[in-house]
Amino acid sequence: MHVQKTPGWLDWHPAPSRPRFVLPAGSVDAHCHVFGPGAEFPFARERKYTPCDAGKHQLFALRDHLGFARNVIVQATCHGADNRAMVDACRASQGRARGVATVRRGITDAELHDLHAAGVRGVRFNFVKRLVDFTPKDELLEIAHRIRPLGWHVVIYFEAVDLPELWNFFTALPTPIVVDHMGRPDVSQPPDGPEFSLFLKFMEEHPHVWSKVSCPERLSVTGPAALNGETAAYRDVVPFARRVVERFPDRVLWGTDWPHPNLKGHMPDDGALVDFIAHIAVTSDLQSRLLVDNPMRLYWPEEQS
Ligand SMILES: O=C(O)c1cc(C(=O)O)oc(=O)c1
Repeated sequence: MHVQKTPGWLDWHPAPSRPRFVLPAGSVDAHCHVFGPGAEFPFARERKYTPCDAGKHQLFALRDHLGFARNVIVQATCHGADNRAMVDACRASQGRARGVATVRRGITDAELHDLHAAGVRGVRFNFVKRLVDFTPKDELLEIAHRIRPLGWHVVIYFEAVDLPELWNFFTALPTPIVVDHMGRPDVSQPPDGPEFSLFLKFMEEHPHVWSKVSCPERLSVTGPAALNGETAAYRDVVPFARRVVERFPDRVLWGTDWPHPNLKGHMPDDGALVDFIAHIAVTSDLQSRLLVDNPMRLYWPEEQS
């Protein structure tokens, strides 16, 4: 069956450049997705968008092309709580990918253990209204308590304006928390203004909160886009991400967000996007922590000496 992509959908960049920024050995792309392919892994009925296909072979080719050693594959909302595409990719990666799943309350202990065996190390709770329907907080809290004994964490995706309302729920979670894309700040506001200061306070007061300093291509208002050889893209996002990296060097992660769901204006060249990292982690020490030490500690702790 042929499924029609969401009108205006932008497909992933067909020929990304090689980054000029040389990634440290062992770097982890700690936020990326797979979409289908739809003929093998159909998209969820309750999805809010229908993407292009973006399967594991393409993801692994991009990993090698950019110079990453490993991936963390985060369940995309277009697959709902059907984790098969993500799990298949983790299993096919020969230990080079770990996963973050979406699960519902009815999941059995045996199913959780199967996910763990495949490489899943976290669950994602999504509060972005254009992406998902509401899941009651008591259900999410129950899931968090179920996954805690496995040593997993909770990945949360929300918009900055919703942080005050969600604060008490987040801080009551019994596991480490990883925030997607810095909690989506409005970067037209100052980085030391009230909105982003609240996010920094959230991290400051809660040592179990981590953040991905990813998705400048989504957050940027003024660009310039990571295209056409641009090596200093998305300059308006830099002060935000740099602040988080420098204040919390041991609790930050970075990921490409490939295949970049729901972008409207442009599709970045992933090579030029990697060049963004050098502007937010400005020393080799910060770069190693962001790209190697931190993701390894969270997703491959058994390899830590
Ligand atoms: O902002 C988005 O549209 C988006 C969507 C998804 C998803 O559909 O899972 O994941 C992301 O990391 C970002």
